[in-house]
Amino acid sequence: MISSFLNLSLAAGLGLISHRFYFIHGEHDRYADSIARVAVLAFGLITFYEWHIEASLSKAVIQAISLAAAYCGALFTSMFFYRLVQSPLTHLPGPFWAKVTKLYHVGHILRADNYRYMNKLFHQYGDVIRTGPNEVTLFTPEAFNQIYGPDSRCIRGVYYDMMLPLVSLVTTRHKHIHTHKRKLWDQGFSIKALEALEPKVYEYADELVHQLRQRLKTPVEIGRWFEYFTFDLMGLVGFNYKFNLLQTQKHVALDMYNAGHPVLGVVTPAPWIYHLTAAIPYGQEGYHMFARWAEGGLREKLKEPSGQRDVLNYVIEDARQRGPVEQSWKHILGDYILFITAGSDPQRQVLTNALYYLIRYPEHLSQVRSELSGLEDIRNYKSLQYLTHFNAIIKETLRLNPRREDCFVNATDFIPERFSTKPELILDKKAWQPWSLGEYQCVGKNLGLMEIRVALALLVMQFDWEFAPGEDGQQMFEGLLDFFTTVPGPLNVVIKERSIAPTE
Ligand code: HEM
Repeated sequence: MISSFLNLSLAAGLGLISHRFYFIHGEHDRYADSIARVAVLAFGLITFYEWHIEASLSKAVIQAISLAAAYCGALFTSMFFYRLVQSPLTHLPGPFWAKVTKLYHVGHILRADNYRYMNKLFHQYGDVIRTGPNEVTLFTPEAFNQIYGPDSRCIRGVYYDMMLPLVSLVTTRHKHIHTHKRKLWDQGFSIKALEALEPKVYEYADELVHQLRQRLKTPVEIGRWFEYFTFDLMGLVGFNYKFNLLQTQKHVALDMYNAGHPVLGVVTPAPWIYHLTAAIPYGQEGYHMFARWAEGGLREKLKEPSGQRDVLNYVIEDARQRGPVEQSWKHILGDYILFITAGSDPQRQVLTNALYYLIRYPEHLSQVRSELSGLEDIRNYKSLQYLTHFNAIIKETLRLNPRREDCFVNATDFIPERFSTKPELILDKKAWQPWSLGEYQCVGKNLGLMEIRVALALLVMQFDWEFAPGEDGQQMFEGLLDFFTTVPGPLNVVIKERSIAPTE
């Protein structure tokens, strides 16, 4: 009988050894599915063996369970002992259970509201917190430079392995691959490329205005419309694809993206959960459906004549120079999917929040309008870049929610002047890093700003805005979803034709 005392001790010893010699070293998140398969196989083999000598299936299963319990008991005891007593991070403050397991973190963000949980931890424990057995979160403004500055030796964390086997600019953890990809992406966002895009951004913003004009005087969830606007532009700029969401308000890619994405927000702290689902049949079906759609779209794109100037084309041309595109498939598809995930949500978030502040503080709306009406031509993008208050509104929107009280005077108040006439209200400039910094900083910053400036300028000059009945903006903040990017909760507004002619 295998489950003799000796065999149980052997199983426990194996648990101890596997922790001390395997699990304690390196990263294992991305192998969670393989580990699960090995465990199931081992369990099956032991059961089968026991059945063979015991001739009773139920007894065999009980024996196998006893051995598994001995193995896991020793493994987890050793693991928790190490995490609580021996880890080099034991001196750092943080919630007790966070030191034991990342599942504690997952349990706190089931509503995809990691930003809220982290803010709470910051107020409770301070600047440097042990947020997991092997994880430290820094909240100091210096952290940006320490992590992303030129002297940093940091690489991206295990979370970024999420897309494997696909490789993309943002998820690669290898510096040399990132540097190479970044050069390709930078071409798609060069000054020349953006100048060429300017008419398109105005064209899409005009379509947004046109669509909203069809919906005057009835409540409109404006965040949705910003989503259509930014998603449409993302398709055009990224891979020359027309989603036509502004016209149709429906596209299967957007549905799949919205259905699958929030899950990522929940499993972010424990990426092994995500990898584990790969071992379960249909466990990642949502993502696979989305990836299949993307793959089909990419195959269509490859039929286009060469010489297109969208971002993905730079990646494709680079791949073609190396040989058949199939060889670089995981890179091209990875960047394609990345564009869909990174290229629209942030602008939607900023546009929705900025509009909320302009409705809530009409004095700022008036100031913005008077700046805009002083322009010779609102359709000249360069002139929008130099408007003081208009740009301060955007910067202040990017600063808020949530921010450190010791880096900004009246940190929770909306005071755009801190970015224009009252710089003394910024106590530590390093704390404002909406695009991150260094070689990993946002590649789409200038395009994102162009979309935000153009849409906001046209919308505030064309329409009058008010909150819809019952709306106070709180659900926009409280319903915010935090995953790879963030998505605001709904903001219902009523739009009216402006009483003063746009030219004023
Ligand atoms: C308001 C607009 C935007 C904001 C606030 C924003 C913010 C950021 C931030 C904070 C990062 C660093 C993320 C990290 O290190 O994990 C980032 C990276 C990135 N962003 Fe943006 N983003 C915006 C618009 C865009 C747009 C329009 C695109 C177009 C595709 C884009 C594409 C990317 C990509 C590809 C990266 C990865 C860059 C790299 O690793 O080299 N972003 N963004």
